[in-house]
Amino acid sequence: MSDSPTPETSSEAIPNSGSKTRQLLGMKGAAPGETSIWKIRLQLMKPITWIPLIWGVVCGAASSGGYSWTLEDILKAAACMLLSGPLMAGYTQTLNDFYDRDLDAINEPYRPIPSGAISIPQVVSQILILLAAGIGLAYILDVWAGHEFPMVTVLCIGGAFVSYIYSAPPLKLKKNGWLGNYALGASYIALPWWAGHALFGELNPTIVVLTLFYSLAGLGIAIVNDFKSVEGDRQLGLQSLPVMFGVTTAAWICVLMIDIFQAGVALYLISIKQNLYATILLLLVIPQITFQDMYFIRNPLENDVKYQASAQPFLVLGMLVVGLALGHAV
Ligand SMILES: C/C(=C\COP(=O)(O)OP(=O)(O)O)CCC[C@H](C)CCC[C@H](C)CCCC(C)C
Repeated sequence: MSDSPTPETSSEAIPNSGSKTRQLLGMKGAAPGETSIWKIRLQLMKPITWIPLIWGVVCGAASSGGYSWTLEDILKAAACMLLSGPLMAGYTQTLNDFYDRDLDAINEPYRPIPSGAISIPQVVSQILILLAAGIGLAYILDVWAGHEFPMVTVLCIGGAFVSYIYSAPPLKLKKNGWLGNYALGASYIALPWWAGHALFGELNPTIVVLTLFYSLAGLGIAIVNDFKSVEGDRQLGLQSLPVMFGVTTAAWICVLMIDIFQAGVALYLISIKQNLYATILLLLVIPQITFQDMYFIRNPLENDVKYQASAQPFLVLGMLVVGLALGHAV
């Protein structure tokens, strides 16, 4: 650990239990000073970010129409959740912190790598172990599901590749607000959805196109993440949307994407005669608009986390509604 505390760290010299929890989950505002290497490793894997990926698997299982509540299917689904959450999201988050260590030294110096809490070789070995475990488990799932074509393994390797080009030079997709956030939105919504669907059914072009369309709402969600680091991003030349368009315009782009593309998915559900599910999805957009108005649009810099915490449950519930509608339509 660094000898001279940063202003951020000195103001939190005595971590309370809330900031300790935030630290373990890999959230903004975490307490500094963790010494257990396993807790630091977990912090790098940002468990809070596993939730949407695990949820994507649930939605894919639902949309396949082939999931049943047998012990075998429950175990298969749980293994796929382990793959997409702890292993692959853990891999992508550790990799991201590895390549972002200079940026984080400006924006969030208390993070494990810039604070010196973990060494670079320890980080690299964590990345490689998580990746190898992820690919291994994906292959086991393919064998278990009796796949002739190893779809889950291909999705896992594809996801690992997107993670790499998202974070690492020379492409570093996250430097571009549109490309980076779409990669993020698609990887968080479409990829685990495809994995869950492929495990219990046949992945088809309709699911692929619809989830890629849905991922444009995910792009909006991903933009929310960019408001916490506007200054550092500007200094390092990262073209996030708040840097490109200014905070207010970027906030509007963000909420419009979230709302319009969910509404677009609802229209698709109507077109396949899943009217009840479409109505529920539209009803779930209303509280999101309310929280956008109450928190996010008024002060995106202050209220980004508060907005995500209040509105995201409705968005993710909407995803399950869509999965169930598609499974019902099979
Ligand atoms: C690292 C990611 C986001 C963090 O971005 P950023 O650096 O802007 O934010 P922080 O400042 O908070 O660090 C996520 C990147 C996601 C990536 C593009 C792809 C993820 C792939 C999946 C994990 C693969 C899942 C495959 C599975 C379902 C078979």
